[in-house]
Amino acid sequence: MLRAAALVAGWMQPATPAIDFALAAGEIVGLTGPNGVGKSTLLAAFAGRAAVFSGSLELQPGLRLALQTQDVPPVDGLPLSGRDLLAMTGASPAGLPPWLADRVDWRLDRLSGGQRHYLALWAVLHAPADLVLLDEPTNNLDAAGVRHLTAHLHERAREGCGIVVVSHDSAFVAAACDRVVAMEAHDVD
Ligand SMILES: Nc1ncnc2c1ncn2[C@@H]1O[C@H](COP(=O)(O)OP(=O)(O)OP(=O)(O)O)[C@@H](O)[C@H]1O
Repeated sequence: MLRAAALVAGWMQPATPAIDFALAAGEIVGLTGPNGVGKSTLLAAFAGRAAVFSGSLELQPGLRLALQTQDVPPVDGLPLSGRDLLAMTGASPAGLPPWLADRVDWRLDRLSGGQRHYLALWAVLHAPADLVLLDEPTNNLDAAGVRHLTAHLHERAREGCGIVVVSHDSAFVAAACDRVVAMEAHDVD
């Protein structure tokens, strides 16, 4: 569903090394590498939000894509519940872990950071998308959250969803991903 060849992506200037990358439906691929190597930029390029400087990027025509970024949704002061957030992406609350299912009607700004993060993640993961891009999804999650997320990634992949996960959490990557692409530090000048 996605194929990149010698792809260099960036913003005002190139911000990644040249990457070869391919993803098939039903696959979960981990993307690892040091801080600043360009992992988030690569996801942004896949989502059409960052520029392609050289190489090629092909996405299956009509592909529905959902991207989770490291930014927190701007919910402070808004009368929005978890259920409202999920409704925005068409994600069902069915299957939420018990520690969140109980709180799905609470205002988002009354939840803990980890609870809010998991709901935002759920909203992306269970959106009607063929390709899901996740950026550091285990940040803020406890061990139960990581286990629940891992199980649900596998479930979404079994449904045919392709998933790319950027993560520094090597135990999570080993448990969740079918294979790993390591990005290495580069000289963009
Ligand atoms: N929105 C943006 N606009 C301009 N430059 C950006 C933007 N996002 C990232 N960059 C730059 O792109 C380069 C790569 O950053 P990126 O966030 O892609 O790295 P990363 O590998 O995901 O890092 P980390 O592991 O720290 O999250 C950095 O030099 C960064 O300053």
